Amino acid sequence: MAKRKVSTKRKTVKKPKKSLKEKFTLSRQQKVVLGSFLFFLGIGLFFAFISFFFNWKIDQSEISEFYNRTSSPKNWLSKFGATVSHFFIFKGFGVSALILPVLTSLSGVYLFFDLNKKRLLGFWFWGVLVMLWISVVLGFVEKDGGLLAGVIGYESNDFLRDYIGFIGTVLVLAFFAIVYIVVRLRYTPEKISDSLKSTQKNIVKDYESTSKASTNGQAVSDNTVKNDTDDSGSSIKERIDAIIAKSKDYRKKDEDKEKEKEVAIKKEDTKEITLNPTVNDFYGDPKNRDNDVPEKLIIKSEDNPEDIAMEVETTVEEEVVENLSAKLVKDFGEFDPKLELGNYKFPGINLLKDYTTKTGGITIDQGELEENKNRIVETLKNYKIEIAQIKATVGPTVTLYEIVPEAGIRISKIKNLEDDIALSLAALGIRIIAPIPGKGTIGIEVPNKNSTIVSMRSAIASSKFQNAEMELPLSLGKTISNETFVVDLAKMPHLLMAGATGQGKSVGLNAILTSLLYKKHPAEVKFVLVDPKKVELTLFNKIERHYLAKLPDTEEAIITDNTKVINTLNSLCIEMDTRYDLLKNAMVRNIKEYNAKFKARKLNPENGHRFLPYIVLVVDEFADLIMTAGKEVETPIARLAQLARAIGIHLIIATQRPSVNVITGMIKANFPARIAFRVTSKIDSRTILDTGGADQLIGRGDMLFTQGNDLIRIQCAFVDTPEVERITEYIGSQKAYPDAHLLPEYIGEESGTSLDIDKKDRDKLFAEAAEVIVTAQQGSASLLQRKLKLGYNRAGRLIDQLEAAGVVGPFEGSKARQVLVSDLSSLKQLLDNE
Ligand SMILES: Nc1ncnc2c1ncn2[C@@H]1O[C@H](COP(=O)(O)OP(=O)(O)OP(=O)(O)O)[C@@H](O)[C@H]1O
Repeated sequence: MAKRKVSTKRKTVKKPKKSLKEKFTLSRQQKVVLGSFLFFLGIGLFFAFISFFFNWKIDQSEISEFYNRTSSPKNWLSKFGATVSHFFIFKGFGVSALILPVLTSLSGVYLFFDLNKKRLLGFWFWGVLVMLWISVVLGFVEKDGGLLAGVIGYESNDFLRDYIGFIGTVLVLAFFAIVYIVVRLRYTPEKISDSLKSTQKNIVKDYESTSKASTNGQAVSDNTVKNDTDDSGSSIKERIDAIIAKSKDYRKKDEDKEKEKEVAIKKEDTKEITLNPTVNDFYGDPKNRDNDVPEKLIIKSEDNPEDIAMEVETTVEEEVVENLSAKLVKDFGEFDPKLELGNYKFPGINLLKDYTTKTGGITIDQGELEENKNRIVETLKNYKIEIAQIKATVGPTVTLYEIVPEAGIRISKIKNLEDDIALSLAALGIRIIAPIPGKGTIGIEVPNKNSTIVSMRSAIASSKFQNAEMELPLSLGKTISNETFVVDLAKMPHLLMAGATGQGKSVGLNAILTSLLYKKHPAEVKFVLVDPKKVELTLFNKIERHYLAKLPDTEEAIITDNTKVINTLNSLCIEMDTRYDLLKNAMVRNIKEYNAKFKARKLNPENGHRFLPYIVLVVDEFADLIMTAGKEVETPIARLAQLARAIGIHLIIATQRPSVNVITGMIKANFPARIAFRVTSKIDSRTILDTGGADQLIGRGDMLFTQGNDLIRIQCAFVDTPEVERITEYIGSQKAYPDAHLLPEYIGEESGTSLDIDKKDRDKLFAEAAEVIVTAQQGSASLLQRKLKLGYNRAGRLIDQLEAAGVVGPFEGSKARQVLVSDLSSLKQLLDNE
């Protein structure tokens, strides 16, 4: 027994193990201290190196006398300076070792100001390479070895010469020089030629201004061109010659035409050169001195000055117009989606009830803990499982006893005894986790005799929720270690909730909606609420014009009628497609980037762009819906669940009956995040969570949450109806939008048929479609899609036209339409008689 140690803790906060990266991450103070050190070290080394070049001969003997304090080297940094310099310069890289103190000081500056580490690494990498290169080059030049190249430079050079010879060494060194220029300095042949071109341009400009100044509007002689520049002068000359030759050509052709005609030759580099054959113009004063008008450079022909005149027109520097979006932001500020309800006030925390005052927080009963511990130890002993250690973590509803079995006991043995242990402990709500994922321990969760209510108030007020940098933060409740559990709905991206009746599902939904109301402005999130029970979500009617979204022309925003749900789901699908188009046009990947771009006024509302609020679809009692509408709701739900994450539509689906025909494979596959309240059977638990456990919960908000891997037991935050009422009233009493957020209109198949479709408006393929339908005796749009290779919309329209023409009967739900014409000859007759 001596070995068994029981420790009870009110709260066990496990410090996560530090990763290797964290271990080696310096604090800000450490960085400043180390930064200063390196900076001064660099300066010290620099002085030491410099003085080494003057004193190295005198100090040579001192290097071996490092420990002899009586010797006094001449180096400015004494023994240290002499030794280090000898090492880096003489034995190392020669003169190029001077790069080292620079790099060291630079590292100091980077650390001191906490600058970009990657760039510093780049400096080191290239710095060392350059140092090596210079050292080898100097070794190449300085044949006898010495201070310039250092031992490394000399030896490397020697090595290269032995293996690749003189020419090889030159080539290798040249190659590395090119690598440096291209990779580090990012110079490419194109860039170099561009910069040469621009230099040439500048020379022309300079030339032009000088010529203008010197002649004050007089013609500039050809000689000026020649003399004005050296290298590039000849190229200008060549160009001018070419132009003059061309202009002669033009002149011949244009002699009879009007004298003033100008022929513009557009050069590659956008410099316009206007050839003017009139002598008067040639000698004339430049007409335009205005800044807005291109100035003209007038050049006289070499062969025959009387013959031809040429104006070289320089391009005017265009005014740099500020980027439009930046200008808009500068003038009007960023787009603020909240502006319309600028005075909106978020509900205060005091609208929520404080339950802790009643119960005084979690009560730990030492006796209860001791009793449970003894029962666990005894029970396991009966199965010959000895315990090395046991630890208790008291949560709001359950206490987790974490057991470390005696060495040699296999966890699988305990796992096999799971049911027996639960039976022996004989308490409702026992859950055994063997092993606890990521630990070598076994967890036994035992309910507390007195559970504590986790108030919504505490969940909202928690710093974890308040400081959550999430798109759609949900404060779900508290974990077994009493920490507030906050998740991002936007990351889930959809949530499936199940639980038998009365176990806390509706409270859970209210907690989710309350979380969003406390964190998101009405402009940022909209709810689509489906509540067939007509009771749970009705309270949210009050915030219809703030937070709800609905179909146009519907009275109530909260949908209680199942047939309306189908239209709403399809409308959401249309909204999804529209949003995808908007995202595509804006060239962004998700709603967050899109909205950021819209706020920065980079997207033009005239092109259909708008600020996109998140849309959260909540379906309470999904089972009802699936039973009545089946595939018609399953398909759009699955489509939304598969695709809607990027465009900000998130689904929360709750059901009492987690049976396989409600939570189908298709639904399950698209809802990785799930919450299970207590269910009545293990099978139900499997359906919702893919594992048991939900059947062993104790109800009243006790729940299991999974986002695809681990199961987390959470006590759901409790928010009562009066609390929700107070919040919705508070929001509802404030200034609202004129209407609920309107979803796109969806015209269902049944309502899409208007029997007075004009004959003229019929599709070109109408006759062909009628033949296909009559031949197959099957009135379905998908048949047309396949046979005529059409899109769904066109096929649907054709079916409507066929109905209007009396070829097929009306829409009959999921069944194909009845074909009213028996054969092709009757069809012909019908169409001819129209
Ligand atoms: N998180 C919670 N903390 C404490 N008590 C809770 C919690 N959740 C639910 N309860 C208790 O359980 C009762 C039933 O909860 P709730 O109405 O949410 O159940 P439900 O699963 O929605 O039932 P139904 O499906 O029949 O609507 C509540 O009235 C409340 O007393």
